Amino acid sequence: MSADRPTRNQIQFGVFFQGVNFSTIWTEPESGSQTDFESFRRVAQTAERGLFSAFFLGEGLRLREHLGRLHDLDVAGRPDAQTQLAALAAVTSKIGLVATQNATYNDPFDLAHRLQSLDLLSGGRAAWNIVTTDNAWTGANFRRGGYLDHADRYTHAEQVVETVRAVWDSWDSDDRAHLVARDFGAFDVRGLGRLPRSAQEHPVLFQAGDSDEGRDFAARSAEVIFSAHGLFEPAKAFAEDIRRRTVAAGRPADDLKIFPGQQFVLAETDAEARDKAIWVREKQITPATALAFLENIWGTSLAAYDPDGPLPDIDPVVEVTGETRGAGFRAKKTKETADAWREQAAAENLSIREFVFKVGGRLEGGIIGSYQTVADLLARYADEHVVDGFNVSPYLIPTGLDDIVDRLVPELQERGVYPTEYRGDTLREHLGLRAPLTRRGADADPSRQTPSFDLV
Ligand SMILES: Cc1cc2nc3c(=O)[nH]c(=O)nc-3n(C[C@H](O)[C@H](O)[C@H](O)COP(=O)(O)O)c2cc1C
Repeated sequence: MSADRPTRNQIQFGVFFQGVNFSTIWTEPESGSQTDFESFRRVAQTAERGLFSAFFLGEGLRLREHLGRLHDLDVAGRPDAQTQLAALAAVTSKIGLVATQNATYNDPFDLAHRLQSLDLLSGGRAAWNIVTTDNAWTGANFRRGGYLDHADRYTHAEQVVETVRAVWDSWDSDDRAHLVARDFGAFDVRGLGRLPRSAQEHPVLFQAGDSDEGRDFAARSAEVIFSAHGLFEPAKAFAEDIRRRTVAAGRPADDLKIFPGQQFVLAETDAEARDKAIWVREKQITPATALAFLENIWGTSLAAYDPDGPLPDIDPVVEVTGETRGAGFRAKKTKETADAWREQAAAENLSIREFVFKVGGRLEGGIIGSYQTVADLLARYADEHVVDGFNVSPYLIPTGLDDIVDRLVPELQERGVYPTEYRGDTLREHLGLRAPLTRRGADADPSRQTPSFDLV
């Protein structure tokens, strides 16, 4: 065994640069702007200093609305992910660049070309995080309204992904290009990809979507799954479920890497970290944010209610939540939800704010403790292979990764559970991925069966 071969299983970090939401505190004096390149540069370069495998950007195709107005309790608006990542490629040299892009509204040939361009220009560091947000309200931005039924979102995504892959694979290594022809009803395309392969063959495929269909889709088609289940026990249950689905899809259990989103609150001692976590929560869930969260369900102003008092006793004014009220509340029955929330808050004696603390975030809760405590905990995640890594979501931009990189990473390295150098130059190498799914045997690639052309 070579001297530098890890003897302990390792975890990795990616960074999830959150845009619009309340889990980033944008009001502190040290906070940057969510649209200024300097914020992105600072975070990406810090992450690269900490040997993070990837810099990850979410996407929102339409601004959220709240009680008929733009939602202005957090910052609004974020630049296009691929444009930002192309700029970051120029000021970094190793870190992977992951763009969330919607499979429902993007056209496969165009999307394939844009992602492949990023992959080539970055030296094989790009990835596509496939999401399927599909409501008519978002679709209105694309002149497509609600063209796709919610139930069909993953069937469509699978067709798009298959086509995108065929475009990426259409240029052979032996100077031939193979025709890509697909007729799926929603789209009917014929053509050739416009670029050769990158240093990692083609962009890595991530997936984020938590339904059964979403998990099965990831097990069939993705290489990394971004989840919301980061606490130990839920993460373990999630990993077991995902590995079972991956094997059922005919792949090795570890073929799909698992990266939950996670927030870390760290300090010298556990007690200091707990105090800091209270400060973070107070800043994240302001009284106005707590009320706005409930207003998404109640459908009316709750300004008359005390955020430190019990949940509202009135019933929601609408029956079902509308599409403008944030993806998390899609078509929720409001009376049922309000009743369940009131019951939970009463049983646990939670005020409005405390309740929103508990249920409000997309992620399950932070990991809080001293650098040593958290490093010991993460070593357990590594030893039991509960995750392959975490997509770290800093609560401060752009300084929120500093203590993770300067204090937590060395603790993890000392324990042998975190890389001490990048494994190679491409994202595929950093993540320890096998060859792309379509490249595991000539027969696996449908493009090989089609007419081909000499590339001169
Ligand atoms: C942790 C996580 C982060 C996500 N981030 C985004 C995002 O930034 N933009 C987006 O359009 N969808 C995002 N999604 C995915 C959508 O929620 C998903 O595509 C859609 O809800 C349908 O998937 P589902 O029903 O399988 O959950 C995310 C999902 C998860 C689990």
